[in-house]
Parts: sequence; structure tokens; C-alpha cells
Amino acid sequence: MKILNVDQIRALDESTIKHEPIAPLNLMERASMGFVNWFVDHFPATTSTKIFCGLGNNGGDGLAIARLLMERDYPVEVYVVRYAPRESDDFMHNHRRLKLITEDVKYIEYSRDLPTLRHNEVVIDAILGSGLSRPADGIVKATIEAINRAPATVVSVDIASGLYVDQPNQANDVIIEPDHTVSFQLPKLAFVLPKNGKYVGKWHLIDIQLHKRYIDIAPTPYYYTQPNEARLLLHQRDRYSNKGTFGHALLLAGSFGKIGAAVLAARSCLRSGVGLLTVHVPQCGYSIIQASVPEAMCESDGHQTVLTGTSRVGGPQPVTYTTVGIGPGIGKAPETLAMLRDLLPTITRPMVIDADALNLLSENRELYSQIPQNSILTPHPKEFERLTKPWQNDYEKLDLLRDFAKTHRVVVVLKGAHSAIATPTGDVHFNSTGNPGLSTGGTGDVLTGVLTALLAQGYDSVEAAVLGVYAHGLAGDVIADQRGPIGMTASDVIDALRWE
Ligand SMILES: NC(=O)C1=CN([C@@H]2O[C@H](COP(=O)(O)OP(=O)(O)OC[C@H]3O[C@@H](n4cnc5c(N)ncnc54)[C@H](O)[C@@H]3O)[C@@H](O)[C@H]2O)[C@H](O)CC1
Ligand SMILES: [K+]
Repeated sequence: MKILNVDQIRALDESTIKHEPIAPLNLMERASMGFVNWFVDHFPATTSTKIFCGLGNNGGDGLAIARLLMERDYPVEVYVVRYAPRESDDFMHNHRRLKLITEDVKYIEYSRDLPTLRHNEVVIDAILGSGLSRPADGIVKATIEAINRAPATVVSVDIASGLYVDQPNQANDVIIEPDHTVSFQLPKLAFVLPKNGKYVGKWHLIDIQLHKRYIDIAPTPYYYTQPNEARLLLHQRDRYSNKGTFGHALLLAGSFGKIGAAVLAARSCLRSGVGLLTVHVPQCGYSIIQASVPEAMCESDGHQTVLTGTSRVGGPQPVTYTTVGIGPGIGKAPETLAMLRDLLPTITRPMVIDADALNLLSENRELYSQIPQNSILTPHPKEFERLTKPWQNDYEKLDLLRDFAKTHRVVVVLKGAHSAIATPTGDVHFNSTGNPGLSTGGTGDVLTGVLTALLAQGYDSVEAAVLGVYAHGLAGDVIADQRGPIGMTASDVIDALRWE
């Protein structure tokens, strides 16, 4: 699903009005009706509801929502925040329609006009929407602050008032902190950026049948992975296939005290459909892997505690493997760096690079040019900062991410809430699955195993990253549903992986 910018959202509106065709006021009615259908599914008709409306079309939505909820007998109070002398046409039209059924519309010009808000009430925030062009100030700011202080449940229409759709807010901007955002048709970039979490709450999309052809051809680098899109990426298995069909992966993982990382990556790799797996670990990990992952072959490094790439049986020969995954638990010993240095030029196929392998790269940037094209790198934000440089906000981070992926022709999975997957062409796919329970030790090792398995089976790198990250997050969501996010372990995630 595409994520469009604010100008495209406006143009999409106009395109819908022109091509459907539909009168602007009727489109507003459709959007408001969609919101109301969502609202009645979530809050009973006894819910005391206060709607705060601005003077533009977001406010117009608010007035239409007020009327539609009153028609369904919700106890609704309407407040218009009078911050400017002019209202939009569709605001005025809905204002007139509302006045036909109630005289009781209140106006907020000064702080003393603000009502008291209680915990058992619901506030609908329709003050400012996608038309935001400057920080909230004056009475708008005072109203937003009052709503944020109140114990009431807050639902924002389209986007929290004060939050920009696709550009950074300043640290001191005043923005609604909703429990829910009910938006129209497509997600907004602001919704998927981790730092905006409290200005978005849980978000929901209402299909208002905006012009499909416009969406289909609108250029954008940003995508949001939907369940049906992820499922379409899944390769169907031929019943006459054999284990050779699904590749032979090599995982280079583990060091003394961190053999568990190798175990997790190996198990998830096997659970993700790889044909054959060899795990190369330091000698101290040999018996552990043999005993705990019997399905894998194990190759012992010549070194007791860290990876050096040497071996008493002749050393790993990555060129003979379909795919190499490196990083989980390897540490940053000089011998391991030397191994990475020797290894990279010998690999011609995309590989998976994680954890300390990324840290070694960031400390030896001359190696960037040696990374095989279309490899998948899986940094968390701190690792990505080491690979690049610090950023001021999520938008700058996104630019760095796209630049890095394009410059080095790699796929970068920036892990976090809505993990962002940047492609060598500069597109970004935001993931839709996962929960805070996944921020626990070992889940990154699991992802490395998953991605290595998908590459070994012949998935293209972007597809492997989008599908693998989605499936990994979904496994976390399944566990969170069953017994809550707290106490989830990386091993649970492996067990919950499903490929169907
Ligand atoms: N396709 C859709 O998504 C639909 C969206 N609808 C709703 O329309 C709004 C956008 O409406 P618009 O009139 O363009 O903007 P706003 O209501 O957000 O703002 C009105 C107006 O306010 C001025 N302004 C900007 N920043 C500030 C500020 N900080 N303080 C005061 N005033 C400010 C500026 O001049 C704006 O133009 C969208 O969010 C949806 O809710 C349609 O209803 C249907 C389809
Ligand atoms: K709003």
C-alpha cells in the first residue's frame, strides 16, 4: 500500500472529486460517515462525546460527525475553536446543517471558554488536519494542551491536530496525543515514524473510495506492507522439489558466551525453509550446536572462542554455499575482522549482515565497497547510526537510510516499531507487524536466520526482506495475542513462525 505526501493527498482528493465525480461536500460526508461507522463499533451510544472542530475541512468533518452521531442519539457537545476570521466553504455548509438540528454549538475564543473534560468522556479531535502549515499557537494551542491534560479518551480525525503529515515537528510544538487516529484510505508518513508514537496512538484506516487510478500511478518511495501483499510474496513449493532446491546456507555466528545467538539464528533459519544449513562457530560452540540444532551441520573454527575463518578441516568455503549470513554474537575480535575482510571479496551473491558484523564494517568503512550487491543489512538504530552519522529527527534518519541503501546498493532493514526496509533504488517499505515484546535479546538473531533462509531459497533481496520482516513481526504478534508481549522470548518467536 502506498504512502503519499500531503500534496498528493490534496491532489487525490481533487482527482476523486473530478473523476468519480462527487461534490466535495459529499466526499466530506462519506469520510465522516466512515468515521462514525468506526466510532459506533468502538464506543456505545451512551458515550458522552465532545467534538472540537477547527475552521477548515478537518473541522468540517467534525461538524458532520457531530450531526451523524446526534442522529444516532449519542450525547454530543460541539465546540468550534475560533482561531481565525474565516471558515472553509464545506465547514460553513456543515455548520448550517448542524444548526438545523441543534442550537447548541459552543465557541472557544479564550481559555475561559474551554470545558472541563472527564475520564469517562470521549474527545473527538477535528481541530486541524492535513492542512497544518504552522505550529499551533494561541487558542488552538491552549485547546490542544487542555485536551492532552484531560483524562478523557481522545480520537483524532484524520491526523492529530498539530502533527505534520510528512515533515518534522519542532520539539516544542504542541500536538494532540490521541488514543486513536482514524484516517482516510492511506496511511500517512507521520504514522509510521517511531518518534511519533504518542501523537498517533492506534491508527485505523477508513476506505472512502478515493480515485484508484490516481493512487495507482502516483509516484512515491514509501510503502506500507499489508497482509495480502506479504502473502503474495510467498513462493509456492513444488511437490517434486528436494532439499537441494531450497539452497544451502552458511551461518557464521557466535563467540564465547554468545553461542546462543548462533543457536537462535540456526533454528530460525531451519524453521524458515532452508534446504541445508551449515553453522560455523568457534570451537567452544561445536558441541552446543550439534546437541541443540541436530538438523544443522556444524563446522568448528580453528579458534577456541572467536571466529577467525580458519578450521582444522580446511576452513569454510563460502563460495560453495547458496547464501551466507554473518553477525549474530560474533564480537569484534581482530581475528574476526580479518575473517570479514577476507570473506567479503569472495562472495558474489547477496548475503545477510547483522550485529557485530555491521559494527566491524562501521569501524572499517573502506569495507563498504566490498559488500556484495543486494545484500541485506539489519541494523537497529544505534548500529545504523554507527554505519552513518547521528540524525536530528526521524525524517533525517529516513533520508540517511535511503541514501545508504542507494549508495551501497544494498537492502537495509532498520529495525524498530514499523521496521523500515530501504531498497537499492531508494524505496522504503514500512512493516505493519510486530510489537514491543520483540525488543528483547535474540530476536535480531532470529531475523538473521529467517532472512538467510529466504535468500537461500531464491527469494530476491527486497522480497526476502519485506516478507521476512513481516513474518518475524507476525510471529511476535501471535505470541502477544496468546499470552501478552511481556516475557516473550526469541525462541517463542521461532516457534510461532508460519509460512502460509
Ligand atoms: N481525502 C481526504 O483525506 C479527505 C480529507 N478531508 C478532510 O480535510 C482535511 C484537510 O482540510 P484543510 O481544510 O485542507 O485543512 P485543515 O482543516 O487541516 O486546516 C484548515 C486551515 O487552517 C489553517 N492552518 C494551518 N495551520 C494552522 C495552525 N497551526 N493554526 C491555525 N490555523 C492553521 C490553514 O490555512 C488550513 O487551510 C483533512 O485532514 C480531512 O480531515 C475531507 O473531509 C474529505 C476527504
Ligand atoms: K485532527
